[in-house]
Amino acid sequence: MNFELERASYGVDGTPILTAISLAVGAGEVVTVIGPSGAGKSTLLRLAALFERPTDGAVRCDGTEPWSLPRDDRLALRRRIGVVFQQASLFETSVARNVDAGRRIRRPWSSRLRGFVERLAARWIHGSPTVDDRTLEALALVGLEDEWDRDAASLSGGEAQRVSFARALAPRPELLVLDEPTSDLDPRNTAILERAIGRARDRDHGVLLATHDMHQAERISDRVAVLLDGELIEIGPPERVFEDPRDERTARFVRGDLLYDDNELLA
Ligand SMILES: Nc1ncnc2c1ncn2[C@@H]1O[C@H](COP(=O)(O)OP(=O)(O)OP(=O)(O)O)[C@@H](O)[C@H]1O
Repeated sequence: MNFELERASYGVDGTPILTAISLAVGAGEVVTVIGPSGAGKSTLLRLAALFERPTDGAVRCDGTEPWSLPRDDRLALRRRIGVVFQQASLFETSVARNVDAGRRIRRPWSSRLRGFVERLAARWIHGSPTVDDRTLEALALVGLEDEWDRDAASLSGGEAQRVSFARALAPRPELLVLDEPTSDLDPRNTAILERAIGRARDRDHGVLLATHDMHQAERISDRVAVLLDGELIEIGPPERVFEDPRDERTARFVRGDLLYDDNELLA
């Protein structure tokens, strides 16, 4: 999917949160949004996930404007986008059923019913739960294929987040929207998720990710977008943005000496 925000703005009760954001994410591309706390990163990702409608400007998915479509067509487009938040919120069931859930909601009722009957029959024949290949494939990407039968409640926080990622990826979404997916994780789980993001990119998923971790942005991005006070002030390859930024505010943010006083940038 070619995803695009075109001069998209968003505000609440007349207060602007995002102003005229233009940003595209192509298939097989990782675009990372960085910026100080409160800059508007999560809001931007909510526009990309089609959770919110821009108050001005446009969102386009392969040239189509989702917000001009009837609701059902927009939901169909929405199903082509996978989302992972900072905190995993898994269902109280097995790891495999959690990952399946991501795929089930994308299927019509007739197919869900057929799947249910097939699972029941397989369980009757084998006497134990079974798992299908696509679920295992998604779990293998995050190194959890051997844990498919575990109760999700027994997972560590890092493992749970890896399952969330597998759940988002299993339906093979064309765009993955990841809001600080590793900010609560230790280095090992972070590395596993970063590798999985790289593999998703290699399989032509587009990825839009928000992070506070500039080293992460440097490691995994094809392009980095810098958001400040709701405005996209710079976008480019990580080498350029981090080593030779065009905007002085980016340089200060990257150096770590951006300060705010009553939400105003100190000169
Ligand atoms: N629904 C809302 N109503 C009012 N203000 C909001 C709403 N959503 C976000 N904001 C405000 O918009 C600004 C941007 O919020 P957002 O969560 O997008 O920032 P962020 O860059 O993701 O921050 P952080 O890095 O701390 O997660 C903040 O000042 C926030 O308080």
